[in-house]
Amino acid sequence: MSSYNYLHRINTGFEPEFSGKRLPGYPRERIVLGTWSKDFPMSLFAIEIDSLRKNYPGVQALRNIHLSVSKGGIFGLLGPNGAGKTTLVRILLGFSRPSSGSCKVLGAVPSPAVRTRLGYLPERMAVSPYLTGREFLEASLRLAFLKSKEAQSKSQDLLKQMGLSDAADRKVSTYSKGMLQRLGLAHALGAEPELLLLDEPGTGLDPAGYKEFRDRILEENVKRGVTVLINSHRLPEVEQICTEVGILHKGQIKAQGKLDELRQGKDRIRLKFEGNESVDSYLRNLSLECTNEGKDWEIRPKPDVDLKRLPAELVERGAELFLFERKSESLEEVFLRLTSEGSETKSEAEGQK
Ligand SMILES: Nc1ncnc2c1ncn2[C@@H]1O[C@H](COP(=O)(O)OP(=O)(O)OP(=O)(O)O)[C@@H](O)[C@H]1O
Repeated sequence: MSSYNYLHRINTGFEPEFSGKRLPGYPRERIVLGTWSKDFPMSLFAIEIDSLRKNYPGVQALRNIHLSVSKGGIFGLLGPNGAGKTTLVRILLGFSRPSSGSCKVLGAVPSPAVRTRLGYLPERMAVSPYLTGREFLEASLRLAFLKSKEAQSKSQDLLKQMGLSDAADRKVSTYSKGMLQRLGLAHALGAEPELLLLDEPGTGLDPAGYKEFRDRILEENVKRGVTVLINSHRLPEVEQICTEVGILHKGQIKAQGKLDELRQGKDRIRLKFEGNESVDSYLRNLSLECTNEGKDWEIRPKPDVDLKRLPAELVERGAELFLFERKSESLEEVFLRLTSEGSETKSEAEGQK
């Protein structure tokens, strides 16, 4: 296997045949992931951000951000209101410039040319209410340089995939929030993007609608290898779909990594034992947090504690141990821990303006 193929596989999980790489005999195949082309330099990351800052008058919206999103991944950018998520997405789209630092999207500095390779679903779709869903989609596909016939058949397909065929010829002003969101996704997927940026995609969708939406995103990710960045403060949404998350708080990335790694960052241990005072004080001394009710204990051990040796050490000190269980934090616990300390409300943040 060539090193390109090998890299491709470990980054995306796809064989190159599925990658959309322009292969001889398949001239119409889109370039979906990295290629050796000199136009789009090969990078392992869809998004690379280094020392990025964004200041508005009186507000430091982003403070020294370092962030990388692997190609072919589904990345959740989490943060409370006012954390800087929208500011970051606007910079990725090239709508706003960083005050300092660097940002690369699909290997290049954000620009209108790069934007043609992205799909963007804003939190609130701005569609002229006088257009029908079909007219809106066809117009947006024409803007993405599709010929009229192609735009017609493509929008027909997308409307069908999004369950909007019956409403295709109704004015957008009559659409429900969920329908607008599905129309927005059709629009974002229209130009077969390499990177999808989704801003609060669950807004307005009921649980069944969100499940359909999520399945559609997963399909794009698995079948076409599209990298997805979901910008959200709804943790369950992110937990169900994302492979990696970054937690943004007050313009700073507080943590970034695979969900399992983040959850294991602060392990808790549940124990049940019959002990004595020496065991109790030993356990308290090695814990950052410790609660107990009779024989049941829950502790957060100090980082240097050797958890593999701990059960034996307790038994050596005279404990009769019935239960020793590692308990990972939920994403919600991780999020609250990282964003609660010194947090401020959006109105306070806005007060800085
Ligand atoms: N154009 C602007 N001018 C001045 N300040 C701004 C501007 N846009 C955003 N801000 C400020 O920058 C900070 C980050 O805002 P941003 O909208 O990026 O946060 P967010 O995480 O997307 O919030 P939400 O989840 O509420 O949409 C806030 O304090 C906000 O008031």
